[in-house]
Amino acid sequence: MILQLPPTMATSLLLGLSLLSLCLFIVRRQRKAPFPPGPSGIPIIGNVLQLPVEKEWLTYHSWAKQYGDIVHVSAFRLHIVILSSETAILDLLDRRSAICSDRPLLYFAGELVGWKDIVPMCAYGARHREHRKLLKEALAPIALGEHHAMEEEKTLEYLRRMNQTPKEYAEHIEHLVASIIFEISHAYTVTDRDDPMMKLAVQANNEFARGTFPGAYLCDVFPIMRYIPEWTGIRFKQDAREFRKTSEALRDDAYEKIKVQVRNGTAKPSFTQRLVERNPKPTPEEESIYKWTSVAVYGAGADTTLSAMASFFVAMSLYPQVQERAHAELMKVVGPTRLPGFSDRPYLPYIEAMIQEILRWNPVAPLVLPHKLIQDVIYRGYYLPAGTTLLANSWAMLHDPEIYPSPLEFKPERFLRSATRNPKLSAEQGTMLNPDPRRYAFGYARRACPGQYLAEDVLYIAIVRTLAVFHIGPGDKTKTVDDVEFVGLISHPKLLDCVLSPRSTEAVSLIPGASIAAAASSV
Ligand code: HEM
Repeated sequence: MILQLPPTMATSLLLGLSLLSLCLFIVRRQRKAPFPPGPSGIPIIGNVLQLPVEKEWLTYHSWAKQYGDIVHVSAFRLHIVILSSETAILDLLDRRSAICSDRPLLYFAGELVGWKDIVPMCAYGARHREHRKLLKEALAPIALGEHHAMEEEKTLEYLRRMNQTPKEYAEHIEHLVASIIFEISHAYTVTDRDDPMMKLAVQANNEFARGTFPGAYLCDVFPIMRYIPEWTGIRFKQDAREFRKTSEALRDDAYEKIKVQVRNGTAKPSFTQRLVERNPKPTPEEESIYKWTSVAVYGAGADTTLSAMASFFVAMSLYPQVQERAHAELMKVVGPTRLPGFSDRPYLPYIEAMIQEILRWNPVAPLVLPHKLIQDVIYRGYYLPAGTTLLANSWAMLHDPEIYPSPLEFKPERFLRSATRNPKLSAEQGTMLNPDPRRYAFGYARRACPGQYLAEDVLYIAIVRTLAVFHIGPGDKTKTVDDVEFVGLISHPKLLDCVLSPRSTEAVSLIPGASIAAAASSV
């Protein structure tokens, strides 16, 4: 059937199409260079149908093999460039960090729910610099030293819980991480799993994960949907209203309590208390910065550290020889009559190497977080327009067999130092067998993780004390590394079924107040 149009409509249509072609022609002419190579997409929607929604880093890695270390894809008008080599990442994210450090704004999670003000999502500029200045001061190694005694104390509580109910080890790790972080951020003591602050924070984290899951909210992809009014019953607006209540409660509740405590002179020392005390009459903008910075410590620190701890348990259950070597180092350096602490850390190179291997083997953020370009760039002859989302595939580098031989294997010894210098590495890294993975695992330049040292402290103390007292075995001996599933933007290994058993009644007797009877029944 041939469509018959009235002559006036046909003329308008023709005119419209000619104008569109002219615009496209002008835009193409203005573009001084081609986009980087990448899979070809469909007109208007681009590569939307090819974009992966899980284990994105694997698809991006295979694209890099096909098209090279800078790959271009698009989703409607959004340009995405995936960087898969150290040269490309450093050239853009590091050397051009002044124009590559913005974040893309997600309409649902950022604008509607309000997460756009939390540090990891906030736009690059004066406000972001202020957030980072405050965090840097509080999370520098020298400031973190003050928390070591508290962290050792919290791990005793964790060991007691572990001894009592070892099957609930996943909850115990979550509780440990939350209780250390809330102590630092708000001097708040987390009680049990029904603790209101912890419940609120876990709920916020879950909602954040749901709200930022690629493609979960189509209003991020189809801007037209933003104009649909809520009374139509459209789901995303209702979800946004609910999630916003959580994000605002997390931002305000604890902060307001500390303000009252500071006024009454009853506030205990904490990151938030210092912010309030230092500037008793902040402007609304300053107060908003303080609130979101204190929320960021939990918001950005808990889920990430938890993911690394989960990888530790998975690795120990899959690689018993690594666990025994780490335990043997502990027994040699610390001995069986006391628990290891922070003062032992310089003398435990194998444990230190194991922490690095955890961060390499299952990077917590395989694609770090998306950076956004704020200015047009011509790079290697390719055109990257302002607004392009830049994704650094850290996973690809941490699993490059040229840099880390047998990359899927969990091998802490790759980070021990050798007697001779490795000619492929810099003078600083020269005697390491493989380069330090932390330079890829914690992100880049002006957006690099400010919580790295805190994360490493928590991982260290939790790991040495777990290993000193417990043996971690596989729940199901048939499971292999291929059975580990990684889910989410913050890549959580789905915990394999581990079995925790005390190494001996002597080991359990090192935990003050622990029930030896509980231990004896499971030894
Ligand atoms: C093993 C644990 C952790 C890992 C692997 C990790 C990794 C990362 C990565 C990859 C980024 C993005 C960097 C980029 O976009 O280039 C990031 C950002 C961030 N991390 Fe961490 N992180 C961890 C723990 C923590 C902790 C404990 C804190 C506590 C404060 C924290 C606070 C932040 C903040 C505030 C940002 C946003 C920085 C910004 O956008 O300027 N992280 N982290």
